[in-house]
Amino acid sequence: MDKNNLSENPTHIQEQVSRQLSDETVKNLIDQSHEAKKQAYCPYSKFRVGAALLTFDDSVITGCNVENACYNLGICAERNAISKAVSEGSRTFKAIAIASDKDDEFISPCGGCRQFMREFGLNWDVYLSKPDGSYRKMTVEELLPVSFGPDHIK
Ligand SMILES: O=c1ccn([C@H]2C[C@H](O)[C@@H](CO)O2)c(=O)[nH]1
Ligand SMILES: [Zn+2]
Repeated sequence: MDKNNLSENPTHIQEQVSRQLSDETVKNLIDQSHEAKKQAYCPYSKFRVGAALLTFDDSVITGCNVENACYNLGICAERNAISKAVSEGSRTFKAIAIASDKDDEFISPCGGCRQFMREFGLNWDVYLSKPDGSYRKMTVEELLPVSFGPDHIK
């Protein structure tokens, strides 16, 4: 297999990627998403979000939300992390953990980020987390059912 899976264009090999993550791997990913949250640039919303993306080769790429005085230019933590990963050569993902400061509910990705995740496969895991490390796991497909994706424009 092409190590970086770059020849797969634009669909991916999620089926071949084991998603049986150990408790330790999940905890580490969630911890890293909370660590990434500390870098959030969110002077307007003051709503910090962090994301940690686990690639097929077990590297972790993080992102935070980055807002802008021109409000609509802000980017979410999840899309930031995915863009970083793709620009560094990774397109196949095992999981993404998402962190906010809300302790009364799990942070859930916006519709734009769900579509952005979906571009890189339906069958990978999203860990919605709280600051105490508790989480809810969902697949991209569960978050975005009946979706439009790269296969539809072949
Ligand atoms: O899943 C989410 C939800 C919101 N935000 C950001 C966008 C904006 O900067 C702030 C408030 O919506 O939180 C994320 O980064 N990810
Ligand atoms: Zn988003």
